[in-house]
This record gives sequence, C-alpha cells and structure tokens, in this order.
Amino acid sequence: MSKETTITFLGAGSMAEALISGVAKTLYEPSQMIVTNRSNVERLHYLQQTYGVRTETNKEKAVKEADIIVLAMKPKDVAESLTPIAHAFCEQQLIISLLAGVTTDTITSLIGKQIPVIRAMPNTSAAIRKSATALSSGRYATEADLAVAKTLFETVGIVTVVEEQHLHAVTGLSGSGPAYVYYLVEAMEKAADEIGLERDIAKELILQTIIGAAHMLKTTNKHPSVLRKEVTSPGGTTEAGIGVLERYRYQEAMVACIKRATERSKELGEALLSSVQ
Ligand SMILES: NC(=O)C1=CN([C@@H]2O[C@H](COP(=O)(O)OP(=O)(O)OC[C@H]3O[C@@H](n4cnc5c(N)ncnc54)[C@H](OP(=O)(O)O)[C@@H]3O)[C@@H](O)[C@H]2O)C=CC1
Ligand SMILES: O=C(O)[C@@H]1CCC=N1
Repeated sequence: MSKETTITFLGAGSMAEALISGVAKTLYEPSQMIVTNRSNVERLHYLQQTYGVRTETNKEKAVKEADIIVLAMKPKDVAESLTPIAHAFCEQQLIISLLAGVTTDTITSLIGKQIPVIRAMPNTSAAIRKSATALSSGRYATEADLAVAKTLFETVGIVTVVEEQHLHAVTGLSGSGPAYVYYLVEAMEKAADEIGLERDIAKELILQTIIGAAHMLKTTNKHPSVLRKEVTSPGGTTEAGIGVLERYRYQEAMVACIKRATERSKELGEALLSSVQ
C-alpha cells in the first residue's frame, strides 16, 4: 500500500523535517514525498539534497498529486495556506494535520468538503523515531484512515489515540515536552560551567544522566518519586539540592508550564475559529 502512496507536506519547517527524516527510506521512498512551503526555496533545496524528497513550489499541483496531505504550517498560516487551493483537494484524499490547537472541523470548513482529517500531535523526536504521538479522528475519517495515520506515526515512535478534546493537553505535555527537557539540560550545563567542570565532560555526564534516568523509568516501572528517594540519602547532597528546588517551587512551576501550554493550544484554535467564521 505505502509504495503507491504519494504524501505531500504543506510546510517544510522543523516538524515536517523531523517526520520526513523519520519515514524516508522506511515507510516511504523519498520519491513518494513532495514538500512545499510558502516561499523559502533554499529550505526546499536543503530538504531535497538531504533526504532526496521531491519539492514543489506550485502548492495546488502538490496537493492534486497527493493521496495524503500533511498540514505542517503554523496554525496562524493555515487559512491563508488552504483557502486559495481548497479546490485542489478531494474527498478521496486524507489530511493529516499537525497543527497545535486547530480542530478537524476548522480544517474541513476551510476546505469546504467532506474530506477525512486526522489530527496528530507528534514531537520533534520523530526525527530519530522516538516521537510520542497522539492521534484523533475528524468526523469524516474512517477506521481505515486512522490505520493509515497510525502506520505513519508508528514508524517514528509510539502512538496513542485520544478524543480530540484531549489533544490540547497532549500538546502541552508531550508536543512541547522535548523543549522542557532541553531547557533543563541548558540549566544543568550552565550550572556545570559555574561549578568549574569542563564543558565537554559536563555535556557527556549530563546526557548519560538523562538517558540513564529515562531508561530507569521505563525498565524498572518504579514511580518517579521512588526512584528519586533511592538517590536521596538522608542528610546528603541530593536532599540539599532538592531542598533548593522546593524553595523555588520547581514542581509547581512545571505544572503551571504544562497547564499554560495546554491553554495556549486552546487559544490558537479559538483565534483561528473566530477568523474563519
Ligand atoms: N515544532 C514542533 O515541535 C511541533 C510542531 N507542531 C506543529 O507543526 C506545525 C509546524 O511547526 P514547525 O515545523 O515548528 O514550524 P516552522 O515555522 O518550522 O515551519 C512552518 C512551515 O510552514 C510553511 N508555511 C507558511 N505559510 C505557508 C503556506 N501558506 N503554505 C505552505 N506552507 C507554509 C513555512 O514556509 P516558509 O519558511 O517558506 O515561510 C515553513 O516551512 C505547527 O502547526 C505546529 O503547531 C506539532 C508538534 C510539534
Ligand atoms: O510550540 C508550538 O506551538 C508547537 C506545538 C507543540 C510543539 N511545538
């Protein structure tokens, strides 16, 4: 099935590249993928050179050739992107939207056809096939459409299916999630600098600490608080360090961060809804 499928990406940024690099030469031959963007031809050239994908500046043509169209532009650009080429879509195609906050109904109404839409929230770890992706079906999508999307995202990591209303929470948690971890690493690197460790050594130690902790969580099945207590000797260094995190309300800050990102996902969808109505 996959060998006869053509998949067009409308949008050629970070998330499109992460997906392309994850599926190229596994699920799809690069020649089955067409990539297009608003205007950045250098970027298209880079993707063509790096992954061997086809590129197209004529978006209408790119859509007409496709069986699957992946929406990978920013939410604010979706109306401007889809409205002029809405006539190029047909009901036999499948749309997979990566857009944070934007509902499947909004996409259907922008196109003005009863076209199947699957909404997906992956993360950039798709590039190394380690994404955590949640999917949700729009009103015209069938089980077969969902299965196609599942196959695509299972190639780049783990997949779960949720009610569409829960995609905002998924976005705040795991869509944005890699950035929270990178932010933590940035802080650890800064600290290492200040406590006088050589940068390269610190980098290696931090990375292995994160990988080791992630593997411990996955393989031991122990609650994170139990694993944390195993590190924390009474009167020791960890206890002293965590005491500072508690004073800074680190956990509260993380909870507020994820809630705010979730809320922002809702706002992005609502802003668009009011502009298309
Ligand atoms: N980055 C992430 O971690 C994740 C992002 N997402 C979602 O993926 C989508 C893309 O995000 P991201 O890759 O970070 O964004 P980027 O800003 O990196 O890329 C956006 C892309 O959209 C293109 N674009 C803009 N307008 C149009 C148009 N009218 N027609 C076609 N293409 C257009 C841009 O082209 P040009 O450069 O020419 O302007 C660019 O290639 C967003 O909706 C986001 O919510 C979902 C999960 C994770
Ligand atoms: O920041 C954003 O809006 C996108 C959605 C999830 C990750 N990046």
